[in-house]
Amino acid sequence: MLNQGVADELVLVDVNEAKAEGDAMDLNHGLAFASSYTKIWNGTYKDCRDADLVVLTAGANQKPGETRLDLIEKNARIFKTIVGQVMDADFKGIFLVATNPVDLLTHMTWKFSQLPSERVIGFGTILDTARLRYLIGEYFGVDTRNVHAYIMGEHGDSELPVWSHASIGGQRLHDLIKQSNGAYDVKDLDDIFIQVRDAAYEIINRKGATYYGIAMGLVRLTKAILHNEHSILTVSAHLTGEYGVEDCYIGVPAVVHRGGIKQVMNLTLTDLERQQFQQSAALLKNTLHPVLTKLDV
Ligand SMILES: NC(=O)C1=CN([C@@H]2O[C@H](COP(=O)(O)OP(=O)(O)OC[C@H]3O[C@@H](n4cnc5c(N)ncnc54)[C@H](O)[C@@H]3O)[C@@H](O)[C@H]2O)C=CC1
Ligand SMILES: CC(=O)C(=O)O
Repeated sequence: MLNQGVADELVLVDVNEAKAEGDAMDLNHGLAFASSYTKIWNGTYKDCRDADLVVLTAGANQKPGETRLDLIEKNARIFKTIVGQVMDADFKGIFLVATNPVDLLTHMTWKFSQLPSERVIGFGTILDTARLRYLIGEYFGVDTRNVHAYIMGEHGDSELPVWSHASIGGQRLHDLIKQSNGAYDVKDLDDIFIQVRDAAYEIINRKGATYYGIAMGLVRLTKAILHNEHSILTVSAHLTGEYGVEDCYIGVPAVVHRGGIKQVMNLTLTDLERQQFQQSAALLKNTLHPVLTKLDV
């Protein structure tokens, strides 16, 4: 955020106040090398009163072998306290949720805050989509930024690749493979997807947590919101019938602007993709409802 000069002010709030203070000091020491000035301090929930955006990254992360869904109860309790305190500060902005399981915690943030759903946004499958674009770029030997492809569904094990809409430089991936005289094989796409789906596990096994992709992705989404970009990103949005799914926060391509989520893109999926998407939504809903009941939401 600091490097890219995205915001005028950045407040860090953490239950571990010393950590937030240390982070603020450390970041301020980078200001001399930044492209523009950002006012940075460690604060309290009261500082959320006139914030445009509150980014929620607090809570437990996965330990090796844990799934994202395993974190739900622990992080739901943390979110109930945090969102309550932010709303008590008379917050009128947009929530952006990154903590896992991100789709479920976005849904809870929406419930706890009672804000309109377009102003509660989850990080969704933005990172998975970036991982997919990177791996496709490597496979075909092109710049990842020229690859268009989406991961949709849960940010987790039930997500799916939308191969039917994947393209490079305007050419559909399936056509590119067909015309390649065997240079590329459609079967390799399965391996690419598995690498995407399991990427977080692989990184967590090696270094304990993922840092850089998520950070750059969160800055990208923050910019799209604060700068009113109308960018299409695979956020976790609240569906009310799109893709045959009702009342579920889940990763879908959507137009993001200063007001939050402007519009969910309604892609024509293949029968298999639609079925996989609906199964992913069903898994999320079945996991969410017992926790909502337990927390009396
Ligand atoms: N959506 C995505 O694509 C990604 C999500 N994540 C998720 O982000 C979350 C954070 O991960 P890390 O930054 O690696 O963890 P971390 O452990 O480094 O940071 C979490 C912070 O939350 C704070 N915290 C804990 N309880 C709190 C409370 N009640 N109030 C305020 N602060 C509290 C901790 O003191 C700590 O500073 C995890 O759930 C992780 O799975 C991480 C990477 C990607
Ligand atoms: C931790 C996590 O959710 C990720 O890196 O995808």
